Amino acid sequence: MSTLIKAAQVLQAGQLTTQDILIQDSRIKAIGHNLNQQYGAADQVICADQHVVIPGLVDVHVHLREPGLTDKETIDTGTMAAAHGGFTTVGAMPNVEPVPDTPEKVALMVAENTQKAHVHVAQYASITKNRTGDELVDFEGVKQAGAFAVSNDGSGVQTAGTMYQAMCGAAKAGLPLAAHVEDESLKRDGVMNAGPVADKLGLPGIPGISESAQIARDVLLAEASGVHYHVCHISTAASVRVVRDAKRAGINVTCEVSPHHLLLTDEDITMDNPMLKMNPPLRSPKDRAALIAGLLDGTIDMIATDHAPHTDAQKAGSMRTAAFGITGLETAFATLYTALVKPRLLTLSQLVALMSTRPAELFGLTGAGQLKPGAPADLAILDLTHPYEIKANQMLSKGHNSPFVGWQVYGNVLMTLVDGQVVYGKDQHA
Ligand SMILES: NC(=O)N[C@@H](CC(=O)O)C(=O)O
Ligand SMILES: [Zn+2]
Ligand SMILES: [Zn+2]
Repeated sequence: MSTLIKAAQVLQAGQLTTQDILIQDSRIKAIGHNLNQQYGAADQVICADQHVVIPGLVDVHVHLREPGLTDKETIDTGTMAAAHGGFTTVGAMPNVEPVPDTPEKVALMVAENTQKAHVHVAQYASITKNRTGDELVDFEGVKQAGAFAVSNDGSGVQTAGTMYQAMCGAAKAGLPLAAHVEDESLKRDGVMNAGPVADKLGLPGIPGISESAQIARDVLLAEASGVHYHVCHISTAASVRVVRDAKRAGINVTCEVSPHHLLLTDEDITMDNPMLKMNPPLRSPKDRAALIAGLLDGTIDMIATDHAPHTDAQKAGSMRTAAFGITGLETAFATLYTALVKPRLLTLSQLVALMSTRPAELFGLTGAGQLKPGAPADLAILDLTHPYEIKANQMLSKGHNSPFVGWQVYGNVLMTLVDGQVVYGKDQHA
């Protein structure tokens, strides 16, 4: 089966040029002009109509909620949401029930992902048994079973001894360790960023040091253990500074930032609003500025959505009781393109590197994040010229808990291909 994508603006080496893309079975065969002269007529032709083609996006931080929490999301709906957002590879976090904390449970999830997903799914195993204890998983075993990394996302690893032993085990197995950093002795029972806005609203605050102090501990443990230590959803200026210093010292640390921490601050919380409740919380404008500076100077390696769907009931009522988390897969590219690329804070090429090439490289997701002959035909076709409104009823995720509903944005995903197959097409789904 061959597919020819005609008249695409292809993003390669930082440049957009009009070319055709020939796909043979699951891979890109050639990129150039008049490809049918050289290769003959394709079985299927897609006219890109001068729209932009990028390598499929890669998100290393997604909650698919299956098994066990399928009222919030399933592998089916979560990976359709991914395809709708232009993502072709996602990393599935282990805060599901049961937690993938044994080779057997990981193998089962990998098999389910392969069977049910519409995009590639890289599976996390947990770091410790049941994700919160101190007993370590069998790192070699979960790697053999197909885990690409380990994480206790949802909770921090509380004791240094457990974290150090985990890092040594993960390093030996060659698994990156992705840390949700949160010191429970410092976080108290907050529901939003600690500071003047929380005080004004009378809501309990989560201090920034509950994140940054644990990162400071962890980078030293990472240095001693030699693990690839990855910080999930970095959110404060102090955290960025600690990671920057650690990188300068030659420590093998990477980090991700979520779109909402780049786009919103606690000052956007003008009333008790559960749609703006997530962990880590929206921080101050100073923190947001430091995150953008960190992106620009390379301290922050990638953008990851932390797509965290919940039911409407779980996100209703007060921030005091609602669940932490917002969805992100279907809004990430367009909101970031509109807020960062249009005003020229970042180039399109930089945004695509942060959302595709870099995460694929740093997590060893072979084949992902590339748009070149020989690579898997994982790509997205984008309309960058016509604005549209983000609407809850157009989301393919089960979760509608997005603060970006109602935003006017550019960067609509028209079509997403995985392994050469169209998995999302605007005309079929919208
Ligand atoms: N980010 C969140 O607010 N929630 C996540 C957990 C997490 O990423 O820590 C979730 O699983 O709902
Ligand atoms: Zn987390
Ligand atoms: Zn998460």
